Amino acid sequence: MLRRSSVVASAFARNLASAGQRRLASTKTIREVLEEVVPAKRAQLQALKAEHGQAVLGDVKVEHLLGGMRGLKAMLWDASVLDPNEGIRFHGLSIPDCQKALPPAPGGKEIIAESMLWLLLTGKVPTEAETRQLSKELAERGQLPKHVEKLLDELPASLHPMTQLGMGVAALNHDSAFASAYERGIKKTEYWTYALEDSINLIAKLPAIAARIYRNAYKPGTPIAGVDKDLDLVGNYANMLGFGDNHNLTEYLRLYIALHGDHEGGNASAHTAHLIGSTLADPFIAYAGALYALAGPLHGLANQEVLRWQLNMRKELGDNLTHDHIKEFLWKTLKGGQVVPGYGHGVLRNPDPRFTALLQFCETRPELLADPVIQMVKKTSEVAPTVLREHGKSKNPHPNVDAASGCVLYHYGITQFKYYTVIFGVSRALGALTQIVWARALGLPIERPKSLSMDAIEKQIKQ
Ligand SMILES: CC(=O)SCCNC(=O)CCNC(=O)[C@H](O)C(C)(C)COP(=O)(O)OP(=O)(O)OC[C@H]1O[C@@H](n2cnc3c(N)ncnc32)[C@H](O)[C@@H]1OP(=O)(O)O
Ligand SMILES: O=C([O-])CC(=O)C(=O)O
Repeated sequence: MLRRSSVVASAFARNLASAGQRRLASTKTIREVLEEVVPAKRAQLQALKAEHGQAVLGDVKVEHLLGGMRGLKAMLWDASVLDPNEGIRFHGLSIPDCQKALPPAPGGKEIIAESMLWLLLTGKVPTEAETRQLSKELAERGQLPKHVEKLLDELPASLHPMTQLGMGVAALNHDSAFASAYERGIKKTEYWTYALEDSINLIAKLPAIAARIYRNAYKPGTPIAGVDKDLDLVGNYANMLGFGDNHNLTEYLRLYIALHGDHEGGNASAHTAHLIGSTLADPFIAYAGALYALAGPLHGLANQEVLRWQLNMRKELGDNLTHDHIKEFLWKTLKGGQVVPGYGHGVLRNPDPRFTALLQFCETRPELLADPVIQMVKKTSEVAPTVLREHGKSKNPHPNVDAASGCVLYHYGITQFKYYTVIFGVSRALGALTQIVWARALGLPIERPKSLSMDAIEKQIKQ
């Protein structure tokens, strides 16, 4: 039997080799590449069903029902797999692999949303030409319909930005290609092409929705930049937010959005999108639902909570924090019955490699290293694992991605931390919509697990 690391390594080698062959020439559209890969994946699924449908992958224990299904293998998700120790891999590629292989923006170094989306959707590393062409397509579709602009402009600026984001995204379903094709009556085998059309439109329009929410709430009455057809998705997002002239922030946003794109299937936001999509609700409302799962403080909203918590620490203890000060503050949080935001994870059992990648970004920029908030975040990550271990509850005492993500935004002037999860929401569309397209391409059924009452569980155990 092959060892897992060699399987992953050979997947990486295959992916890079095929990228190398294609890199020379390919200028295919993402649709054309998907049309090539869909038949093979359908055949793989049919073979799995026919030949191994009855194979056992694990037991269902009472603790799975009582413990949020932690560890239960119950979903098909092709684009990424989360190893508890190594962290996330996208089609076999680790974060450092992606940083080496995926084309950045012109003049940039970081992974961009387009190259990550291409990898997630097709399983292939795109050429630079393919990436640019996808950027162009997204920019061409980036303009918001007037009714969505009006809806967002009329919402109270005090409404949480995530509530606004979900509403704006849901309202895009006014023009859903999937919903109107379904109403017209199309073959099941064609569903995925309409799901793809909606998904590309949604990803293209997310920066304009997200930036409008920011501008309405925090810079009201100032004009928002239009979509620039020569920029990548996140370049446009930074521009519309009003930070386009800050290259370092734009690069950080590119990395942030690429890294938060997908985290296998069972996380609350991706799973919500998958569940709603399985009813054949269109991708817009499926993703709106996902955003509201992301808006919970145990999931995406933790990045807002981390900064709020770290700034409270700073307010209480000042700038010259020692490890002992931080330790004391951690114990105060834990003894107050609260969780330490940015620490622990449902699957990971080591430091999150996304956290590591974001800190590495800081290490290449002296202005970030000198920032007291970033220093505090770094110092906290050096102390918190010991305290959490001593506390003895969390299965994972290490930092997750949310521990680091907000402090760089804060440094570069996005100081309104209630907004941070919106940026996560722009990103998570890459993975969640990829799965909606693939679920329709593979003809996956409506999701409907069996539930049991406590009485029924006891009865079954007695039998
Ligand atoms: C992008 C993301 O979504 S990453 C996660 C972002 N969320 C956070 O950072 C919030 C803080 N972390 C947490 O609340 C948790 O670690 C979660 C929600 C991420 C994972 O939850 P679980 O898988 O249930 O964690 P685990 O099995 O380790 O929990 C066991 C116990 O430790 C506690 N625990 C877990 N993490 C922490 C923490 N950071 N601080 C304090 N206690 C914790 C749990 O609340 C639970 O307590 P209980 O037995 O009283 O219910
Ligand atoms: O995997 C999870 O459960 C949470 C997480 O880190 C993510 O969704 O990015």
